[in-house]
Amino acid sequence: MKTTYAFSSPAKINRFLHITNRREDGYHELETVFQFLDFSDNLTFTPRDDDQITLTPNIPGVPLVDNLIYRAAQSLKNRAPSTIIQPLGVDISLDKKLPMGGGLGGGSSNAATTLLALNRIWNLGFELETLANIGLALGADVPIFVHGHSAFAQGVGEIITPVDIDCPVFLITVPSCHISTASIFQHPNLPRCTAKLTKQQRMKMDLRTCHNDCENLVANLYPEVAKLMAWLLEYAPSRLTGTGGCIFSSFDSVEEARKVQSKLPPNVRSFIARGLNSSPVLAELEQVS
Ligand SMILES: C[C@](O)(CO)[C@H](O)COP(=O)(O)OP(=O)(O)OC[C@H]1O[C@@H](n2ccc(N)nc2=O)[C@H](O)[C@@H]1O
Ligand SMILES: Nc1ncnc2c1ncn2[C@@H]1O[C@H](COP(=O)(O)OP(=O)(O)OP(=O)(O)O)[C@@H](O)[C@H]1O
Repeated sequence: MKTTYAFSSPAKINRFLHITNRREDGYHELETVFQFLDFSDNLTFTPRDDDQITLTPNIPGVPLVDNLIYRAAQSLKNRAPSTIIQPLGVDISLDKKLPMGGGLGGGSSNAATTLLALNRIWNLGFELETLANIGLALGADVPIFVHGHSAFAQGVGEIITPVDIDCPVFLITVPSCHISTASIFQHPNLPRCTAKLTKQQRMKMDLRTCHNDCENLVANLYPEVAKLMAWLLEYAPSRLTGTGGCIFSSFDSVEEARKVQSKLPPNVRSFIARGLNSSPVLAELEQVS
């Protein structure tokens, strides 16, 4: 009887996102605070007797070789120490709940969960830092999911300082438009020179005085996002996550969030989730001996 291991793959939000510089290689330097949500995709891993890696079901429009779960598993396998003699094969299943391309980091989160889970299941013994480095080649947000704690991030997101922040209840709204991260970062009208936070501001970390540099551009390009944002701001503090288009609105209680959710225009997808300072994957890893 084979063991199947179940792991979560949580969403993240960027509580703020300042763009401070554009590097020579075209990538942007950011300052952001990441927070996880108690809303996740579910992944299972069943080790195989051979060295095949399978993934079901397929994500429509994403070939297997491009799927970040498959790529993460392959990257890890390619780096396995030569002392490992057991076959490194696994059947992976994905229960996708996170909206894709909405700034909730689903692909990066899937990759990070895969790296963490297979490192443990295959007994590879890599340190978190090594997994984070392997993950960075897959996506800028993977390291934060590997480390698994709310964090202030700099660089392209890989220079990470863990922080403990408030954990409100969020109403997350999901506009129907798919926004490509690359297209926002390449846009000539994106503000790219927000001043870096001073040491004093970082100590205080008052999230209300920060903003998301992508927000005005995304609102201009996608009137649906602008309309939704204006509607939400009537009820609660609301901000874009990542390069959008999901918006998070903060509340003190689930009841208050539900009240506003019930008034949303009928075509707007939404869910309610609480902010977390720790990724649920950390506790799940403890369960694997
Ligand atoms: C904006 C954030 O959502 C904040 O959490 C992330 O940094 C985006 O991370 P991601 O979706 O994993 O993005 P990647 O797949 O690494 O990059 C997609 C594309 O966005 C641009 N990109 C991304 C991150 C970054 N710091 N600067 C960039 O200019 C690059 O053109 C890149 O080709
Ligand atoms: N396992 C995966 N889950 C989701 N998307 C994936 C996966 N593998 C590859 N992708 C590709 O990555 C794209 C971005 O998906 P994702 O859900 O990570 O976007 P996002 O939430 O906007 O990310 P971010 O916040 O990091 O910008 C998808 O449109 C898809 O083409």
